[in-house]
Amino acid sequence: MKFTKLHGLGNDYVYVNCFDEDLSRVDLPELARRVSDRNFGIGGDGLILIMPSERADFRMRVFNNDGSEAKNCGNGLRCVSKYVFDHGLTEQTTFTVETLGGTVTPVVSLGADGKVDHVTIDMGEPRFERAAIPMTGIPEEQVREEAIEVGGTAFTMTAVSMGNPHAILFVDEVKEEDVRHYGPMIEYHQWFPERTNVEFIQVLNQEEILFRVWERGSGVTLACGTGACAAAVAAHLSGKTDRKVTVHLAGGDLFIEWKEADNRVYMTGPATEVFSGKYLGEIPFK
Ligand SMILES: N[C@H](CCC[C@H](N)C(=O)O)C(=O)O
Repeated sequence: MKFTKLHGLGNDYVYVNCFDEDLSRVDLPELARRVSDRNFGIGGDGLILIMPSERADFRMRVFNNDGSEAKNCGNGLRCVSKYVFDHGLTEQTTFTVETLGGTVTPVVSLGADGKVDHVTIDMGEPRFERAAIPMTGIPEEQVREEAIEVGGTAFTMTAVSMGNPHAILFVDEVKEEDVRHYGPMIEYHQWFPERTNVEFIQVLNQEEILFRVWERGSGVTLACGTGACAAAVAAHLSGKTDRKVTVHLAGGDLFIEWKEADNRVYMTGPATEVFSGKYLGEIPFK
């Protein structure tokens, strides 16, 4: 099976171009687990499929490294956008990509080499109701700066959906050990029936956020695009930041704007192609 490795600020996935590879009979969650393994497989935070779509120019399917399928992936969308342009699947610098969380409209920007250097994506409108996250409790209720206690420690949390769930925790100081210790406790917290991504954010000033993430289904990653969007929205709602912020992730910076005019969140950042190859491991079939 042919694949390409791309990453968005170090959030790296194994990409398969399903215009070339027929994976219709493949056990995709098991394939994701196998190719994501950094010792016995190719290595990555998961598997992303680039597919034809009946309602958009392309379709993206995202599988975390535990095999669970996600509804959206911001870093993945930037890398899909780079792949389809650089590999000639489109000559347009803007197009549409269908995801389980909705259809988005990337705009690619080219470098001196004529290849995609960075991408701006309209990631759509954030959702806050418990039913949309999803969270247990009163369906139309929102969760803003509420206490959540895990492991004997209480955090202040705002819940945001960007098509996928995010528990945004406001902390005075972001600590890697806290991400690893409390991240899985919140990912599997009883309030989140479909689990959740967990973001630890330290507001530096009106225009900058320090950000670390424990991703649902992948654990600690160097970056999370949907998480950065959710964090920017939660921070603005708290009155701590402007609508335009730079989010400092472990793998680099994303520029997020939550526009007042259309209530939509715009994410701008890089996408990098690392290598391509042929996976020789056994393909698991359904
Ligand atoms: N772990 C996420 C999917 C990947 C999102 C992240 N890598 C991004 O860039 O948005 C979830 O299960 O919702």
